[in-house]
Amino acid sequence: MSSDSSDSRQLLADVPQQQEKEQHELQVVVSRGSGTGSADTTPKLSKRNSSERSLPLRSYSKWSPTEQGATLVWRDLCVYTNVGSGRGMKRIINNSTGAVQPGSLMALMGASGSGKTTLMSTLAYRQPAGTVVQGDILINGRRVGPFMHRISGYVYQDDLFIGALTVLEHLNFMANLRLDRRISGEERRLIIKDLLERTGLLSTSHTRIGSGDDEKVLSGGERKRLAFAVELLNNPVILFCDEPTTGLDSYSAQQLVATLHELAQKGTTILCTIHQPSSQLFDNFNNVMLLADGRVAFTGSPQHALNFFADHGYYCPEAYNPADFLIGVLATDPGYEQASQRSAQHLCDQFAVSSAAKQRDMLVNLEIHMAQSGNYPYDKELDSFRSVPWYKRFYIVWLRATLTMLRDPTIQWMRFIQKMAIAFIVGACLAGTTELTQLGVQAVQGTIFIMIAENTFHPMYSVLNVFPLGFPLFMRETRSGLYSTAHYYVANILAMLPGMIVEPLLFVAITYWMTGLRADLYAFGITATCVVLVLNVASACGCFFSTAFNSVPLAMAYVVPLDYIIMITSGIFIKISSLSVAFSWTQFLSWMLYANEAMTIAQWSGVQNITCFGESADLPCFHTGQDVLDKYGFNEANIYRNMLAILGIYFGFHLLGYYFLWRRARKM
Ligand SMILES: Nc1ncnc2c1ncn2[C@@H]1O[C@H](COP(=O)(O)OP(=O)(O)OP(=O)(O)O)[C@@H](O)[C@H]1O
Repeated sequence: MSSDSSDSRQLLADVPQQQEKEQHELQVVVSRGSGTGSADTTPKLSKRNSSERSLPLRSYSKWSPTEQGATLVWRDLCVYTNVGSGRGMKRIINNSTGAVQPGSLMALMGASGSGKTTLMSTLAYRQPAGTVVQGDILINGRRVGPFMHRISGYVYQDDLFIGALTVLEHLNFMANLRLDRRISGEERRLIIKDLLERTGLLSTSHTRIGSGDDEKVLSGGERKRLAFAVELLNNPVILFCDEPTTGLDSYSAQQLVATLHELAQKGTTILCTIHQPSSQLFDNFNNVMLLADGRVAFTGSPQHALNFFADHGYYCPEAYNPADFLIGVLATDPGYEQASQRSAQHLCDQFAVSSAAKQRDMLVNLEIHMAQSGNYPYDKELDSFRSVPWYKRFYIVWLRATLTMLRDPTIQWMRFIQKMAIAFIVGACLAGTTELTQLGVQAVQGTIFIMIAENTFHPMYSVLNVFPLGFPLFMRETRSGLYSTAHYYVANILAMLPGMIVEPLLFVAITYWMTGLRADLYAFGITATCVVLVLNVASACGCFFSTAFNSVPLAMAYVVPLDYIIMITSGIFIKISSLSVAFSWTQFLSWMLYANEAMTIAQWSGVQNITCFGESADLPCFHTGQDVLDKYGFNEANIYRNMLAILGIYFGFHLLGYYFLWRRARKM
């Protein structure tokens, strides 16, 4: 073992350029957060979360990327994706082998569609569900697994944030979810302050992130820096960045890459896909991997890449951007597709048998050999992490959902104001009509129907976009292990709940008294409870449709026919006993029927003195409340059973909603 280790050190010393300089730099302890206050008065960052990383020479006797830096190697890696509907699997990465070491800033380059994102997400253990991976990927000799989410950071090409939050709130939420539970509040505060300083976001810490084009508050560069700050929270030993400079102006891009360079010098291993960097930007990378159609066309230093291309007849003109040149050689020329693909493949073949490839293979094989003969009996580093308990995670997700809801006027306030306006209109139109007369019976039943319908259709449609809108962020966060589908689903429902109780209560209070329904506390209580239940069950139904279908229009296409069934069986339009046998089962799903029966009973139970039309014995007449109940086929004994039935449907829809969200999350 020891001789192997010394060989390996020799090998590591030979492999890519600047090794001696890097080894020296890696010994240097660089302090995270200079300027976080006096050592005497301010709590210090714990070692676990300090970016101080003194990297000794790699020892194979233990697995410890935090102490030794992360060496990522992969061998004969093939990645396939399912192209769906019987078309089988498509190979995206073809026999890729490579290595990236601590202190390295590697650029993953290639033409669009060459497989950069696929390779990087696979190496980071963040490949989409349904992807088949063959080959070895090891980090310090350990096969990559879910632990990668804990020790690595991944900056996505597209930043996803909740626009209603401020920069500081977002970082706080993320720190609470991602950091070890034993890190004190004060330490978290220091970590966040330090990151804000390092990413230049201190002055925007109380600025809303913003979303969409019209209310965008943070600039593109600031959003990107915030994404970096989040990924740096847990001081990752390896950082993956997917096209971090895309969409940034040259100055911001330069600053960002300089930050990456600085991080790499402190010992972080960094792998970065990048599109056509300027020469100045490209100079920051000490390693490059070029891909062509999923194959490796070169890996090594940028200068060696130019030499290798020159050796095969591709000379980079003076004053030409080397990155543009390298990508240009490998890209497919429109009109000359076959010829350009052939020449790119030829370069890949040549590289596979080159001395640079052999040197790379030696390092990779050594790592894999050491891993096979190595022994990591006790994974102290991974075992020592204590994640946030489930109830705290739930609280954090709920708090974030509640804040988002309160701050988004389109979700809560506009809906609320509209609802109150409708309550006043209904009240004003029907005021004084609900007397104990034959016409009053119709008016009471009409009022009940309006109360139910208003609290069914609109709430149902208004939640249809809640889950589709948040789905991309939910997917990203849940796959990083920040919280579970159950956390997310229940937290969102509970965040909506207060509004879903207050809103129908106010609606009932206004319409009930304005229309002059039965002046009885019990009748009012039953009516209010039923309306609250109706709004909640309708929203639960909307949640179910929003998780079951990929888009709001598709969900609408299915939900509208269901609405008709629920409405037809509400007991207003047809006596339930006269429904055809084929459709009579639908009444059991109809919360409108259950609510209508309970609210009708509350209005008419025990009423004795309904006035008839004139004296004519020929005209039908309801003399008592029981006559009204009989007309609709309602039974006084069902009042509480109806409310329980609505509650049952409510939980049924939410269970289905949760199931479909879980299923979709598993498939992505
Ligand atoms: N789920 C998928 N189904 C089918 N094809 C896919 C899938 N994912 C990726 N591909 C294909 O694999 C190839 C590589 O995709 P990838 O996103 O990794 O390329 P890239 O080099 O990152 O491209 P870009 O620079 O444009 O982002 C592309 O041709 C893409 O169309």
